[in-house]
Amino acid sequence: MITAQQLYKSFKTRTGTVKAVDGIDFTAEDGRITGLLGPNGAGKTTTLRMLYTLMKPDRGQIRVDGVDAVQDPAAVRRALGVLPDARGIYKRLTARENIAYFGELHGMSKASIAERTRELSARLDMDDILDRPAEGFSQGQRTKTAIARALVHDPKNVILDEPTNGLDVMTTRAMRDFLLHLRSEGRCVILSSHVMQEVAALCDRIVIIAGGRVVAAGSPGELREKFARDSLEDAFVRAIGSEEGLPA
Ligand SMILES: Nc1ncnc2c1ncn2[C@@H]1O[C@H](COP(=O)(O)OP(=O)(O)OP(=O)(O)O)[C@@H](O)[C@H]1O
Repeated sequence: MITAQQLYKSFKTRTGTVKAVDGIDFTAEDGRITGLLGPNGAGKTTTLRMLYTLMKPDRGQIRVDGVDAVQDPAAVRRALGVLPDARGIYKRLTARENIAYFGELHGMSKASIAERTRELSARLDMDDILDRPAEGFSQGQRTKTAIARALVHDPKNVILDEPTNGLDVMTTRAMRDFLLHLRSEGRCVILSSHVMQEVAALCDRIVIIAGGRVVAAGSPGELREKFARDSLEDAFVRAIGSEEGLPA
């Protein structure tokens, strides 16, 4: 389980201070997919970066399975699988080597790395690319490799920044099935997206973020009710006050 309490993060830029995250609270439960939904620049990536200990919040608290992310970032990282916004796979290594490298960093034995790679490759349908160097991989192939690598140590909590960004329809569907599978294993899954349909199709709980704040949160059904409209699309537009994030 992941909880964020009163998170704040600002950046100083040449033209002034940007309040990227301005008091965000939410809880992501185990066995649930929680979606952070918001337009470009809403503060999703900054929030996720704080959750996975890449950045320290200016204020506020993050707990992963009860462990404070600022006080014990190493323990938190062990409990997390992360698909960062920059996928960052090593091009000179094959997909299998990319996965194994992370497994070794987590102190796994060769045998358990091999076994876990076999499982994840079957789930992600990537047997055909496992032994190819990542140089030249398509976006979908890079994403699959990065996800397999993130999950090699079997983390209880999974954080994915825009997991279906740039994927075609078939690969997006396969990715959704994969995320539902992670949920069925009882993991806590958090993903970000700026596409309303994406989170509506997948998430048990949606946290709508705009301007660094949570403007609404609930299940897709609760959000529809809250905004007393028929579609989640309308609820989203009302919550963020614009039509960003909807297909043209
Ligand atoms: N390192 C940084 N330095 C300065 N400003 C930053 C930095 N990181 C983020 N920001 C600013 O903080 C705000 C929130 O950015 P963030 O990347 O968290 O948004 P996002 O919701 O993930 O957007 P997108 O959907 O476009 O990825 C933006 O105004 C962004 O320009």
